[in-house]
Amino acid sequence: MFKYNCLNPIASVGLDLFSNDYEKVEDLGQADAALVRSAAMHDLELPDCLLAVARAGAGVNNIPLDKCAEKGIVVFNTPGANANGVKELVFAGMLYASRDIVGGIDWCLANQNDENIAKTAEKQKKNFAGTEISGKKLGVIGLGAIGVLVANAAIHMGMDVYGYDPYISVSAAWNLSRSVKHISNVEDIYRECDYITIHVPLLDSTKKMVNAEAIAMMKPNAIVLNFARDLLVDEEAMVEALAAGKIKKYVSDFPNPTTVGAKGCIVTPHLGASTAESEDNCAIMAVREIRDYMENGNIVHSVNFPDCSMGACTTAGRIGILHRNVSGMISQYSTTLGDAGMNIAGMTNKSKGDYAYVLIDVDSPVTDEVIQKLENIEGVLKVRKVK
Ligand SMILES: NC(=O)C1=CN([C@@H]2O[C@H](COP(=O)(O)OP(=O)(O)OC[C@H]3O[C@@H](n4cnc5c(N)ncnc54)[C@H](O)[C@@H]3O)[C@@H](O)[C@H]2O)C=CC1
Ligand SMILES: O=C(O)CCC(=O)C(=O)O
Repeated sequence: MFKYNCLNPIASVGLDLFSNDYEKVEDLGQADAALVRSAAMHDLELPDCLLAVARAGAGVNNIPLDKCAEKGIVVFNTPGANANGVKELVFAGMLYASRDIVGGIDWCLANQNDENIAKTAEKQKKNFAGTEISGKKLGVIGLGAIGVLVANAAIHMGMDVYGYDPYISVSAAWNLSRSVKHISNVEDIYRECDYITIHVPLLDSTKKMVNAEAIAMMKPNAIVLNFARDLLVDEEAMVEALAAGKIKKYVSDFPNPTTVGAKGCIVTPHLGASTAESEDNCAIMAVREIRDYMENGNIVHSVNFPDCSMGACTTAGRIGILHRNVSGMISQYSTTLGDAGMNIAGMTNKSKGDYAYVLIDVDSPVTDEVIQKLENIEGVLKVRKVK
């Protein structure tokens, strides 16, 4: 029986995919696996029994990835599962920033008792008028799951789209419209574009990447959209630029005391992935990832360990070993198994940065003694008897 804990509400269509071999527990301290959305995990005590964390979403800045890796906890996310939900809200953001739609709605509500509202509206509407997005230049920073969808949809909306991503994946490049102009220097986006939208992960290297210098390069009346993370932008500098009339609007999905209520800021309460479809997609993918890891030892879509998959185990036993990515590990495993008289029927070893994972199928049952010997090897973080 496996135990899982939900640190945030997770869509039932996903949780329903857990078989009778899984039990939901309220205490993380008892869980083999945890499912999370945006709950901050950095200060949580991670129990020794925890084997996996699945982020039902894309961003993993709320999870201590290295701390998890050191404890042999595999962290997954659900790439692309909420991308369409975010893409659609980005377009809402562009439209809200282009005309004073919110001001117009507020005006109607404030004048709801005016019997002549239809006539008065015709006089007042010029106050809420704006511009169209068709024909404008859009810069997309980060061409992953969301950036590609935004860029492609913007082409269909008649925009002139510039894309920047020095680390673009092959599959994202395949999916990107050929009409998107490839930009190799992000400053060209800052200088040229009327709308700039950010879709990169929050990492040490991307923190405040849109800084005061970048903002100073932008066109007068540029509109900046941030549906990625607030810390990607120097928001103090942004608020100053808005107050000075240098930037027209800053649309952010991350409310905080700096931006909420500041002139020119349009802020939504982290709604990008809050659609039934995105929540369902993320939950389904997260549960499938956890089940594949718990039941087969396979790692698919991990952010702190390499992906490594051998399907279902068809031999007498399977061992999964999470270890440091250092030389000489595999030979020690084969010696340990050989000394125990165990034949290796199949093996896959993958590495990612400082960490690596090996799956070993064996022709005889896995004993606790062998597991203990493998655990004692220097550099091993966790050993699992999968079968
Ligand atoms: N508002 C919301 O509710 C949501 C926000 N997000 C945020 O959006 C981010 C992006 O999500 P996805 O597109 O699904 O992730 P993704 O991993 O598919 O794409 C991220 C892209 O950013 C690129 N990148 C990394 N560093 C870069 C840099 N310095 N300059 C340019 N490009 C860079 C990567 O190469 C990758 O192609 C997430 O990390 C998360 O923070 C994601 C989903 C929902
Ligand atoms: O689960 C959520 O609502 C947050 C989505 C998000 O920010 C992400 O997937 O990175």
